[in-house]
Amino acid sequence: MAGLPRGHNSSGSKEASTPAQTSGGGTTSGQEGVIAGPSQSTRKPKPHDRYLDLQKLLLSDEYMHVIVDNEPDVTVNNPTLGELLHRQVGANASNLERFQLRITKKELYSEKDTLVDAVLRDMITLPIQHVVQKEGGTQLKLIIEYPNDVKALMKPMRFPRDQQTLPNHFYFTDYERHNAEIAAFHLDRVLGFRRAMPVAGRTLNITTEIYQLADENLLKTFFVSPSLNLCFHGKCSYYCDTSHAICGNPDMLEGSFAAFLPSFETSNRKLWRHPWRRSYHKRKKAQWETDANYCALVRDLPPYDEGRRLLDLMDMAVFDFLTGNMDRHHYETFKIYGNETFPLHLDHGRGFGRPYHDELSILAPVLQCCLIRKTTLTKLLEFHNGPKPLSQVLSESLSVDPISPVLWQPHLDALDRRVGVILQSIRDCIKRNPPGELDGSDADVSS
Ligand SMILES: Nc1ncnc2c1ncn2[C@@H]1O[C@H](COP(=O)(O)OP(=O)(O)OP(=O)(O)O)[C@@H](O)[C@H]1O
Ligand SMILES: [Mn+2]
Repeated sequence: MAGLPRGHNSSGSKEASTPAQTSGGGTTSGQEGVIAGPSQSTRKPKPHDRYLDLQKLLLSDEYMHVIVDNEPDVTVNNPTLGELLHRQVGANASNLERFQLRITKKELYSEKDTLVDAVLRDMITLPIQHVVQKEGGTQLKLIIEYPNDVKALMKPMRFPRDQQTLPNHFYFTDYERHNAEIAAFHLDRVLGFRRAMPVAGRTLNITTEIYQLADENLLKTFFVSPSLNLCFHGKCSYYCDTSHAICGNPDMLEGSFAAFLPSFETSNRKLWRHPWRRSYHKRKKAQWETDANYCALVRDLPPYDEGRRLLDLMDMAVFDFLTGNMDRHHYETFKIYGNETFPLHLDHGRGFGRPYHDELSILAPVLQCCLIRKTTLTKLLEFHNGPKPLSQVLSESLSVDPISPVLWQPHLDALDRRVGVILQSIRDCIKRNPPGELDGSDADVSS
């Protein structure tokens, strides 16, 4: 395809020989002609499509079955964790504890929040007291402990920003990228979801801020590499061995630091299997990949048969499609809030790996259900039509992070292109789902 920097040879990459972009024939939008994405196949700039048709539909209720007005009202029935658990904020409470107690049934923090910046600042500036490896999970993560019971979940940098997903890696063998965690938090916030915990970047001294503070088990995995850098690999089921060690460069190591979820008893989380989960098998397909009516099944199943949850999955699909994250196997909610609560946006380390490829299958929930929340569509149209494109809003948000630039430019460019792809998909599905036909089967039964 013309106009695309294929095989772009990155600078400063430790692994510059990566044959990125050489597989799969170099198509950009993955699926053959399913979506006539924004002009990538021609050099002539197309006039900007403002999606006036979609803008018009936002004002009518003709397509209420596709564009659903379901923005949770945060002013009613929206208790905080603090209220439900009868926990007061102590005078010496940390910013993180205050943040945790202010989490509500409908969002992690409010639109008018005043604590996120303080929580980010603490993770970046507080002295580290203790480092333990987080148990479970497939790849290495560290629990970073600061004074006053403040904790963060750290994912260490594995490779440079411009290294792309290896062409022969599956979504489930891809490494995690620390910068993807940071970018995903900012993206979740600028999209107005507020379902991702705050994540900041920080550069640590591997000797004084990890090795010297490490718990015994982690300590056992430290070694000095042939080029005399201090390294460790921890213990986990993927990439925790000598050949995949994490090393200082020469003594510094970047990581992402996610504010810890609350761990008060009774603020437990419920783990849900994602209905559009992939097979996690190199040869098998999941049911949704072969069953054209899969969404109809999901729609009948609690908790997707009523309330907000199905629309939350649509938001999640939009969010994951924008980042290119194919690894959404489960999601979590706070148990105490029951079903009418938001799903947490967690675990984004596998996003931002393929800037020249748009993985349409991530949008399957939206495409198969032909469904999107009105506020989400409005946001996407805003970014598409300006004044500021998503790439610009996100990069301004990211620019304050200590490890800025957080994203390689092609990933920012990809976001604007993907916003267009989503809008085009909605337009297409609207054409296929005129009013009055969706409930056809039910109507037949009752008449
Ligand atoms: N900010 C956080 N605070 C506390 N716990 C967290 C946080 N983020 C994630 N976790 C918990 O840690 C687990 C592992 O995190 P995450 O999914 O990001 O890592 P992973 O290596 O991708 O794990 P897995 O291989 O299980 O997908 C999550 O299932 C979640 O329950
Ligand atoms: Mn994961």
